[in-house]
Amino acid sequence: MRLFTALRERRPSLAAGLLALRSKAARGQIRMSSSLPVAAVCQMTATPDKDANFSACTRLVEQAKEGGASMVFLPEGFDYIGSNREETLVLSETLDGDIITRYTHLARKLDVWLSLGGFHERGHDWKTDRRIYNSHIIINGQGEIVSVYRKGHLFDVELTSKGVSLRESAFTVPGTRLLPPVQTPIGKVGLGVCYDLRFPELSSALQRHGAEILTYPSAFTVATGVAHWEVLLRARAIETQCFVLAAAQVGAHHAKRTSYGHALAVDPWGVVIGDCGGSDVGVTLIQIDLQALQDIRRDMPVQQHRREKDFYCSLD
Ligand SMILES: O=C(O)CNC(=O)[C@H](CS)NC(=O)CCC(=O)C(=O)O
Repeated sequence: MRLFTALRERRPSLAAGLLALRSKAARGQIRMSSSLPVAAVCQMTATPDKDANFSACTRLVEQAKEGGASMVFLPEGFDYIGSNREETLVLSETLDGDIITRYTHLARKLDVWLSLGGFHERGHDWKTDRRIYNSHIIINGQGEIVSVYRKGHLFDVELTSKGVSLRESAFTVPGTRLLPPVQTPIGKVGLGVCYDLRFPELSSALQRHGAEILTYPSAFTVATGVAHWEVLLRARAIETQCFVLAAAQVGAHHAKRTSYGHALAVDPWGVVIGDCGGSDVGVTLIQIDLQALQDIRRDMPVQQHRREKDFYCSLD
């Protein structure tokens, strides 16, 4: 397991905080603020083994907490990645099942907030339709579930020439609504999941409703990740002037599926301030500077320049 130490400074107030560097900061070699909240963006390789996945995630969360994180982000499929449709359905649970209960205890024990992206949640009509939701759950430091967003855009994609063929709608039902951003110790967090990243209408709506941090827990394919991942995340950050945090799956889950990795943190100027790389399990720790976000929004007020009502619709 690695603690990634990407520290890129656009300016001191936006410095990505890395715990390994705290001693250097203490010696005055780097400027770091001790008052800014720390977020941890994780990268893992889930398999169909739920117990093994929970152990791996527990280690990441513990490591993040030791590093000072007040909120930890786990990727889509943190519970498991099934090797076929049937296995994916059989392994699914409800929100009050064993897996989420274990995470509520972990959050309470460590007094840390959790973003659990891409939980395979048995739907309301499971008994009749055997379908699940792809749910992004926020748990607070007391171990309470405070929000459950259900992925709105399903990944039904056939890129035969690139070896990508996934039909999420074969086992998943889409969510029906966006949720208001959640006030957390690191700021107001807007919820998406993976493929939702490709739809700027979603990020724009969350921003308009107060989001300061956008989150896209993901399990991107290698082919689409190489081509699109970083560009999309940075674009969403620049357009909305939000931090964008994207925990990710990396490596081989089973014989037929591999994920791109590069769990990323982007600041509201579009600078990558944390990157877990393309091969290892680990966590990147970053500081969330909301004053810097406010400064960017004040100096370049793009949201006030939007012409939702009179311009974009003028072609309709
Ligand atoms: O299947 C599971 O168990 C968990 N769900 C996923 O991994 C989902 C649906 S198949 N993956 C994506 O959305 C990839 C998107 C992507 O790669 C892109 O937008 O390019």
